[in-house]
Amino acid sequence: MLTIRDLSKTYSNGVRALDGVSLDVPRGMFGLLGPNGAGKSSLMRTLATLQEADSGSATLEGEGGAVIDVLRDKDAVRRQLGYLPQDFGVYPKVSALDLLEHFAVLKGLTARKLRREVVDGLLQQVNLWDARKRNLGTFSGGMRQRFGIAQALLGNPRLVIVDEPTAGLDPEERNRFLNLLAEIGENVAVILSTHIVEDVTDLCPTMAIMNKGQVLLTGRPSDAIDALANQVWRKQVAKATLGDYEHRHTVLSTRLVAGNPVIHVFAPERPEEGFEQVAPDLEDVYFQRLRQQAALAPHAVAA
Ligand SMILES: Nc1ncnc2c1ncn2[C@@H]1O[C@H](COP(=O)(O)OP(=O)(O)OP(=O)(O)O)[C@@H](O)[C@H]1O
Repeated sequence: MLTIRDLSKTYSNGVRALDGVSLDVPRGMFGLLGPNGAGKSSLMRTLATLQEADSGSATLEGEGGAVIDVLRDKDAVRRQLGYLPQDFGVYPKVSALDLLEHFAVLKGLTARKLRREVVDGLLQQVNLWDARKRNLGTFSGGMRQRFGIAQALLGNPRLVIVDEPTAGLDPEERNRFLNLLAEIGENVAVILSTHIVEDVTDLCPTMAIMNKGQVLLTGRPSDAIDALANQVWRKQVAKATLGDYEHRHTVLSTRLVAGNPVIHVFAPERPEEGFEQVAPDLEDVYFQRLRQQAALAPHAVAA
């Protein structure tokens, strides 16, 4: 649906935020996973036609198979795109209904009756119907994000981009929000940018891991996890020895259990006595790719 090739962007301060990014995004939920500063927002803003790339291409399959050049044909992209930015602000003294109506007018829904139907339908879809007359300033974080999705869905977009939408949501609100996204992903392509591994594990059939402007892996989470089979090992170690383990092995993650670190190590064979093999998960995949990138280009990632 969306094809991105060799996209690069260097900001005027010299930061190379996108470094030859190539991705194929099919219909459904696509997880874009990466730490802060990976370049996710730069990519999202470029696709949303809000900033320019230096080089590369991006094409979106439009209605009836027409191909849209995302970087050049911005009006056409905007007609097919729904975008929930990372810093989505709302007018606190306006009701959800009024603001969504306002956005609908901006999207070109000028016929009053149709607009009302669309707006009412979206408020129901995102489960804000009962709260539609409340001022947005009284909304919880999760309600605000669901409102953000409603405005992103105006105009029946074929591609929906949501940038770090679950940061700051409590577990219940996060679940509710992700379920809503999954429903939407049944019909359109949804790119979910996040630094939370579980967001991707829970609902994205395809994904990419990004860091330092580069795509480190793309494909199905289950394939990436299978590729690490028999290579992840766990051990509980004394706190004082943690540094030694990190020196000797590729430590993927460290978690405190009852006050002592439990480490996951990436190694083709049992690294030492006392390590037990564990079934890898997406978090192991994520850290293994980040460690691998750091090992290959230690200076480039020594931030
Ligand atoms: N307008 C800008 N001018 C200069 N540097 C920028 C600009 N926007 C982003 N950067 C830098 O580009 C790099 C990528 O940032 P970007 O916001 O795309 O990453 P991200 O993965 O979305 O992370 P975050 O979740 O922190 O936003 C970072 O080093 C950031 O500091």
